[in-house]
Amino acid sequence: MGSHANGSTCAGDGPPPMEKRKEPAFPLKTMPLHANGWLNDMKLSSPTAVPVNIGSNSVAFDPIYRAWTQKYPSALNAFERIVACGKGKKIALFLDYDGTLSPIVDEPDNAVMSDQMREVVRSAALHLPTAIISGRSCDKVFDFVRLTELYYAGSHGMDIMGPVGKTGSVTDHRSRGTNSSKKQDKEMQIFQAASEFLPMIDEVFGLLVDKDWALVARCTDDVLKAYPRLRLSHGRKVLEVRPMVDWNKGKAVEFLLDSLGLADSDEVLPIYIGDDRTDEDAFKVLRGNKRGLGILVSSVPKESQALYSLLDPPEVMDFLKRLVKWKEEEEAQRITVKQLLVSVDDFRVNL
Ligand SMILES: O=P(O)(O)OC[C@H]1O[C@H](O[C@H]2O[C@H](CO)[C@@H](O)[C@H](O)[C@H]2O)[C@H](O)[C@@H](O)[C@@H]1O
Repeated sequence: MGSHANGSTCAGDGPPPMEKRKEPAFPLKTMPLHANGWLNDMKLSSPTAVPVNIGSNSVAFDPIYRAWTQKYPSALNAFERIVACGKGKKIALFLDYDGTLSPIVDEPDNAVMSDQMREVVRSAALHLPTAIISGRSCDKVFDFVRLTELYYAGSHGMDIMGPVGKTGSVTDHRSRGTNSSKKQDKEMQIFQAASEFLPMIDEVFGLLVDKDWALVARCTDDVLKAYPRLRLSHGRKVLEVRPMVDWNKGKAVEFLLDSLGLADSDEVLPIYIGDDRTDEDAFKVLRGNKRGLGILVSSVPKESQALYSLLDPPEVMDFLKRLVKWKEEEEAQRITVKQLLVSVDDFRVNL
């Protein structure tokens, strides 16, 4: 990737290292897998548990947050630097859903995306290959987003679907099942990395679903003892039972880049925007070999493999709007140059 006048490279290096700072608010270590560990971890991960509980606008002026943005510069402030990295390349866009495209709310079923955000994502998808990579199931995330122009990787990338007939497709290179489904009268192609686990996960869900939350937290471990091929993971107020397969959001990004013919880092700049610890796998993949850029959405300082930051979903929307505008201007320029070349050729023919 090319380098800049200030010496920093496009992907992988980021700004110069800062002095070692205090322990981050959300340490990236794994908590012990027993009920108290999860509960403590989930409390810590809750947005209401930030050390200074201030509104998102004032967070940007908080000295600790500002010091943190020296290490993870705002993607809005660094916009020109970011698009300079994508000059002459195709930008591929990967977006997390909860906390990135929709605000974090108490009730997961209420995490709707605003119409404005939907329109911006749609415009982005018209110009750039765009995928949503979520911890939710593909169906759930599709119900919120309702755009057939995109690729979706649900269940942390284990369930991938995309529009049939787009350039490139979610073809299964690993002899696992692909099939198709109808979404809003459009055929979508599907790839599921761990489909064999679906009946097992349904069974465990059935054993846990009728219990109350505290009881679920206490007995999930017990239930899972009988299922050594399943493991427990946890996010913000969420316990998830996952198959033990070597698959995560990072692998899903690699899979999509390969499947869509976007794996050549000389020609493609992947940008991933996400807020959660599960997004770190994707940031890491992009940071490796200086392949692309991760943007962490966070209103509290935390350590990350991302290179840039955005405060909250409204800032994500501003960033996407600017990206779309930049792309439209770039395409318009390309058309003008092409027209100019055509007229020069006409002129030559007429001579
Ligand atoms: O990968 P994501 O798209 O970020 O999904 C991660 C989890 O998101 C949801 O939970 C989170 O958002 C909820 C709504 O704002 C919030 O109530 C919850 O506390 C958060 O953890 C979703 O419910 C999970 O299944 C996803 O894994």
